[in-house]
Amino acid sequence: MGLWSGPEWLALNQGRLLWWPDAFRAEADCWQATLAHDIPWQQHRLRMFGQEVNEPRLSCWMGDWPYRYSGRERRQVPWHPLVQAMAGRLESICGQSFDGVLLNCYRHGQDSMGWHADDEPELGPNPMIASVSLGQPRRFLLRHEAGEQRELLLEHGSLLVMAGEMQHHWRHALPRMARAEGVRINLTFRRRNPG
Ligand SMILES: O=C(O)CCC(=O)C(=O)O
Ligand SMILES: [Fe+2]
Repeated sequence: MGLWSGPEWLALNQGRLLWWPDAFRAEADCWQATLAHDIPWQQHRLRMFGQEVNEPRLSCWMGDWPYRYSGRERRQVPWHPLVQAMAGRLESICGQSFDGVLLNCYRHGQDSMGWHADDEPELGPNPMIASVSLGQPRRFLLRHEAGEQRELLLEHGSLLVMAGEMQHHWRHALPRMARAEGVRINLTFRRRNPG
């Protein structure tokens, strides 16, 4: 990476990504410490092969509306002032407001998120999803339905925005990473029924 590491739009086949590795470098330590301490992290259960198992991460849904995914409804917790301020920063970068955020805490390299698209109907046809990463750098994988793959390393203080038709044609995942020892916090900001 050169001296300049500002925001960069990456054109994908049927989607676009805003990739800004340094977006919140200056704030990242403080944000991570505050969120690790203040967020009411919850262990949710997941149905897999007919059995209930713990999700391999902790999470919290925050914002203005209850979120339904994987057949369950999650009641929102009220906005934390820091997360609300982050939403305001993202609005000025992305040109769109956000009214909900899924926070995930990956406690170590064995925590992960499987392949999925953020394609719930409440998010509208072409949702913009703004993802802020704090703490342990982790690999983020993208896979197009025709087989093309991309990989990014989501570092401390980075911003990744998924936009355009991406959620129809691409899936994404955060795989386990054996050598990752630290905690990672990720926030994906969303908006219900964008106009
Ligand atoms: O942890 C990440 O970077 C991905 C999170 C994600 O895909 C989601 O919350 O839908
Ligand atoms: Fe996602």
